[in-house]
Amino acid sequence: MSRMRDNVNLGPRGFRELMKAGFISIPGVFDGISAILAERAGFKAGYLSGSAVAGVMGLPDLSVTTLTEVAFEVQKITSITPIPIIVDADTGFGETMNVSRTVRLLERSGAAGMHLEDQVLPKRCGHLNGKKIVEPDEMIKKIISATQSRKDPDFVIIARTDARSVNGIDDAIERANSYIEAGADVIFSEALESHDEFRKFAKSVKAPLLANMTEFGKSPLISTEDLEKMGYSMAIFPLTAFRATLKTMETVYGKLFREGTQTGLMDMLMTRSDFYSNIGYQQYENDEREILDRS
Ligand SMILES: C[C@](O)(C(=O)O)[C@H](CC(=O)O)C(=O)O
Ligand SMILES: [Mg+2]
Repeated sequence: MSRMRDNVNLGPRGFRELMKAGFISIPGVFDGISAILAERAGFKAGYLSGSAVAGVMGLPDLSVTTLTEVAFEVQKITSITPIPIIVDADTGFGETMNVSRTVRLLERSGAAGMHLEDQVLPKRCGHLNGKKIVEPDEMIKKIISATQSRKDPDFVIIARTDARSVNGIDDAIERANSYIEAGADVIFSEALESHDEFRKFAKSVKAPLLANMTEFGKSPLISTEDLEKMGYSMAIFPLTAFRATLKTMETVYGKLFREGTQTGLMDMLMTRSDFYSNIGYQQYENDEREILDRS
C-alpha cells in the first residue's frame, strides 16, 4: 500500500527503543519529502528544527512562528514516514499553561518528543550573541508542566539550556542537573564552544545528552562516533540538508534566469523516476486499481 494509506509513525515508543539500542543520529527534516529521503538514507529518527520551520517561510528564528504552524508541519511529516520525529518547541510558545497545550498538540501531531529551552521571549538562535535566559525556576515550572501534560509517558521531554553563552559552562551544568531533577528525560546544552567543553559537560551531567551539531555556530563539528565516545546519546544536524537545499536552489534559480534553459543543470536534478521511486508512486496507482477492482 502507499505511504499515504499505510504509514504508521513509530512515535514516542519507537524513539525510546532507539534510545535503549544506542547512539541516535538525527538529521533535520523539514517536510514530507525530506523526511522520506532521510529515512531512505538509513536514519532512524528525524528532527524538526524551529529555524527550518521559520526558514521555509522565509522568516527568522525569532519566535515569529506559532504552535499551530509547527504542529501542522509535524503532522505532515509523521503522516508520511515511520521514523520518530523530535520537535523544536522553542520556549514552549508561552508560559506554563502554554507549555501544557504545546505538549498535547505536538503529541497529537505524532511527535516522539520535543525540546524546551530556557531563553526569554523573543528567543533567538542559540549560537548568536545577545541571548537572555530565564531564572532556573521559571524553566523548572515549564518542565514540570510538560511532563505532567503528556498523555503518553514515552513522549520525550528534552530540556535545553542556553546558559553557556550567557553565564558560562558551570551555570549550564548546574541548570542541566536541576532540569533532570525536575523530570526532563534528556538534556541539550546549547552552544558549547570546544571539544573540552563537550567532554566536561558529559562528565558533569548524568542523563541522556543531546549534542547540537549545527553549522556556522559556536560549537565545533564533532562526528557521531566521537560524541558517542564522549558520552552523548544522540546528535541533531538541524539544518544541514536545509542549508544544502538553499544553496542548490540559489544556484538553480540563478543559472536558469541567466541562461534561459535548464540544460546546463540536468546533473543537479533528481530524475522523475528517482523521485517517483522515493515517494513510492507505483503504490498509489496500485491502491487505486485495487479500489476500482473492488467496486
Ligand atoms: C537547533 C536550533 O534551535 C534549530 O532551530 O534548528 C538552532 C539551529 C541554528 O540556528 O543553527 C539553534 O541552535 O538555536
Ligand atoms: Mg531552534
